[in-house]
Amino acid sequence: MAESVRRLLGKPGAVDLRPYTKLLPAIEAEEEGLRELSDGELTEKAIDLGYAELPYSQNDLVSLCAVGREAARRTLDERPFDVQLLGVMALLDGHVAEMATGEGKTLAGTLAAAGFALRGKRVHVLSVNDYLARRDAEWMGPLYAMLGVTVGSVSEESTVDERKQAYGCDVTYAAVSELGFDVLRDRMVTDVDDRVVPEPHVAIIDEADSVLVDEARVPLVLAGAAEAVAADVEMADVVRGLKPRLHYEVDGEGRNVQLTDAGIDAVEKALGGVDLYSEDDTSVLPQVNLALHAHVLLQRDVHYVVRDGEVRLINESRGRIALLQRWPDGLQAAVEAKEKVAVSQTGEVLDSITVQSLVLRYPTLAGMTGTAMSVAEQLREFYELEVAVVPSNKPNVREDHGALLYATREEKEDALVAKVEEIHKTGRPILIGTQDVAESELLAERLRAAGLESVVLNAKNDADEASIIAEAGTYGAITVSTQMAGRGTDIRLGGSDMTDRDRVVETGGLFVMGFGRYPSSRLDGQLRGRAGRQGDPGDSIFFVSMDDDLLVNHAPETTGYKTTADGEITDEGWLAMVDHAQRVSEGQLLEVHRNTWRYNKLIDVQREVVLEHRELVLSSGQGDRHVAADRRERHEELVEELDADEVARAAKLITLYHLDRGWTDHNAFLSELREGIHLRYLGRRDPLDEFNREAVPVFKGFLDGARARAAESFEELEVVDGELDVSSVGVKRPSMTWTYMVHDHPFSSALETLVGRLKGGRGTSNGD
Ligand SMILES: Nc1ncnc2c1ncn2[C@@H]1O[C@H](COP(=O)(O)OP(=O)(O)OP(=O)(O)O)[C@@H](O)[C@H]1O
Repeated sequence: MAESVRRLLGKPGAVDLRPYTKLLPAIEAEEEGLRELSDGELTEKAIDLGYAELPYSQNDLVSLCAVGREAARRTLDERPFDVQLLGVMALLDGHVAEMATGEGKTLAGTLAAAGFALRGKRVHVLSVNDYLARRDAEWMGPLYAMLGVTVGSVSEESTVDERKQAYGCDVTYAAVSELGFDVLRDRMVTDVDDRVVPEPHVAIIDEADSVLVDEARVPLVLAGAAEAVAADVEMADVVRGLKPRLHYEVDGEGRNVQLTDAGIDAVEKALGGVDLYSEDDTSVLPQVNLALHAHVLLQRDVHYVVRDGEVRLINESRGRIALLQRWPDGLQAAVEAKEKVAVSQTGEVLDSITVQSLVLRYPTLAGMTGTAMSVAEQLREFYELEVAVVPSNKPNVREDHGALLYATREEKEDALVAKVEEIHKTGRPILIGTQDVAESELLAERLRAAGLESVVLNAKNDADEASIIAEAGTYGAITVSTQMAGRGTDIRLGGSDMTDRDRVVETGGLFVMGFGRYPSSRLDGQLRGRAGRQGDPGDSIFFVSMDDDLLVNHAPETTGYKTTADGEITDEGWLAMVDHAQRVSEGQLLEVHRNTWRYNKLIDVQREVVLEHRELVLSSGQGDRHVAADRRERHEELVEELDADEVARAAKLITLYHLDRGWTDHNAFLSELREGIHLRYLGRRDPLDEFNREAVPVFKGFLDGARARAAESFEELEVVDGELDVSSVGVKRPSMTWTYMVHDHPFSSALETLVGRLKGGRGTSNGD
């Protein structure tokens, strides 16, 4: 079989592309006939496809692709390649289309979105950030218009009216987080008209692996105003004076830290002779532990950066600043105290939703990414999604070299610098991927010392991301980047305007070097994928050392190897160990994901019950009916004195208040339960069973409790100036709300587990 044909058939284990491939000739034939049509006629043809329901018949699918292709050619001057159409068809069937970097996912996603929209579905195209949401909606606007489909986008700055308008379009582009926050805010409204997000139909997720796997466990949180916690500057000062090993010990993986006896004495003395383990005052020890955690385990420029006087977390999966993310309040304040910056606002969690629950609201899901196959199992397990591996338009000629392994970090660095020197001489552009911000800066310095100037792209300057990355393919450029590596922005050989393309192609194209392998092979693949776009030449290689975190934490053996004079380990067995360590790390990440999901399932079920009930109160007068039944006399009296509508209004507000209040409290209870249970059952019973055993009965009385409290409040309502004054019975909405993402999911991560343990009291090893 010819290679070109085989490439179009698909990969084993993935969706069979043959049914799509066989439609390609028909699409091309139909397309020819469309050339004669006027723009208006082409739009009509598109709209005519809306005559039936989904799914598309084969004939209609052919028409859709032909019309879409012709419209793209006219509006964007880009005629979708066959492989892009395979992507479109896979998306329309609700799959994750794996398409390599630079293959034009944006355009494929657009034709699929239009396809769904033409058949009456509302489509949300979810991007990883506001910038991409806005860019794609604007870029693809003319194409949508020609297909008779309306499009809008939502960003952090959008007003309520702008949001309503954008969500009112057939296709809406939004960052996942922004959509999540809108969903959360909608859950708190007291008037149906204040809601902005319509009922979910279809979501097409860009960078699907990042969103559905890496970020799946990140909860988006809606918080309401409360008092700020006092910054514990004193604690930060006390722990600053402690010495490693003497006063505290860090466990093997750098995930837990614990005071030694000498440390306990030192802290007690520094705090003026308190007893950290006093039964009477248990509030001091958790504070000390939080300060210690902030001081020892969270490193500036690795876990966070300080910018504009604020502590900003670095999103580990993407290496960029996570604008809205923060640690759970106590820890956030402790880090802020450590860095001596103002303590940010804290509040009560009103509600939260994980990215996973957010996207599972959609009856139809589809996604696109450059790296999906390696998480195919997770996509199937958590989302019932299959991966369609769409071949590249031109064969990939990038050369991916095996890893080079060194004994120490210094030797690895020397080897990388030598390689950069050698390659740079030829004018070949080089992109170096690092694990974190601190490393990218050190490496850039090291290169400078060797006379090699580089541009650094990391979480500290992510505003310039698009322009820096766009120039990474320029002749002679050396770019050092953390994992963010400008996903979504093309690296064109010869610079963004490609003027110098031929000269750069001559040199061999972009050379990608990884400074250490990432915790998952998928992240390695993303870095490699920056080179070799659209059949470009390119190379990729990774430099690894035995003291890289990946090996230290996950390799079964780290001693006993032989090295060459420059510290290289060439033995196959040791090289295989690197892959092994990465697989162990991947397994751990999966376990964490699975665990979080199991916990959230129960919470989601309970939340659904509350939301269903809330809906009845909000839109069908359930609150009024209940108080009328529970407090008949008072209800009749008030209806007579005022009027039925006014009474119903107050009953609704009171009922919603008690439901929301109850849910906020229940949420707090569940978080405490999770933390506590993990402590109590560490290593003994399945904590999930225990969690369910305790959480289920507590919820049983939830709705009745809220109803009873609403009835009580109703009884006590006062009439002020001819109106029912709900504030007289304490009914208040939060005076302000704000949103953020928790960096790591409660309970699922070592970090949060630790916070749980800290709250629980003493050390980590005995768990009491
Ligand atoms: N059919 C086409 N013909 C010509 N150019 C195209 C075509 N499709 C896409 N392009 C161009 O290819 C470039 C890459 O497209 P796009 O940004 O959508 O890629 P991507 O697959 O999303 O890559 P990344 O993984 O970097 O996000 C864009 O400049 C786009 O204009």
